[in-house]
Amino acid sequence: MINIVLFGKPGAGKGTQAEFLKEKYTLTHLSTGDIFRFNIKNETELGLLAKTYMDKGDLVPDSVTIQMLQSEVEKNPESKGFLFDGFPRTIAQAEALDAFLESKNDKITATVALEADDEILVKRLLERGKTSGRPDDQDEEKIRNRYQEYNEKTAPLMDYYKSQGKFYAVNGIGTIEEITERLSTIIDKF
Ligand SMILES: Nc1ncnc2c1ncn2[C@@H]1O[C@H](COP(=O)(O)OP(=O)(O)O)[C@@H](O)[C@H]1O
Repeated sequence: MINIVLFGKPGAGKGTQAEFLKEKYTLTHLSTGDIFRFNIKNETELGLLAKTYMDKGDLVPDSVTIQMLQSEVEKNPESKGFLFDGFPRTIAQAEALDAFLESKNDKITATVALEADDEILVKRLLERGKTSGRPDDQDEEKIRNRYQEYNEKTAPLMDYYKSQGKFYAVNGIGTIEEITERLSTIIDKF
């Protein structure tokens, strides 16, 4: 079983790469952003709650996110491994994930980060906002707020995984295929 955390700033290309990696390595792709958006679309209680945070570019509270993620893992007992995309985003989430996987005699194999410059990413998100319909992609203020959330709450995870010897990074600028190749070079080691 391999469990990969795909790590990177908003707009770094996690979702795009996840689509290729899940096929290549037969992993169950769990994107917390996608799961929240699915719940918003279906107007579930979880969706209505998450929306109030997401629309501002704030993180959804840990308690809500952790519980949701665990129930998604539980829904896939036959999985050969997970590709976590957009989770964990805080130290509390990372600790909860480690404890949860350990309770299943499992663990994170590696964390792979897509690296890219903020200014390039803000431009990408504004472009995406023109077609994605995502309210959090359409307003530069909200996008900047997501970067602030990332810098304050998510960036510290790099040290968390480095101290476990599980952190790898690749250049996130290039063609989709080039970047898939860079990520594969790391994942193939396991
Ligand atoms: N692990 C998480 N913890 C808290 N909030 C989250 C998490 N994952 C997603 N969200 C919420 O969903 C929004 C969109 O997430 P995502 O689709 O991964 O987008 P991006 O990485 O492009 O910002 C985030 O800005 C946040 O509000």
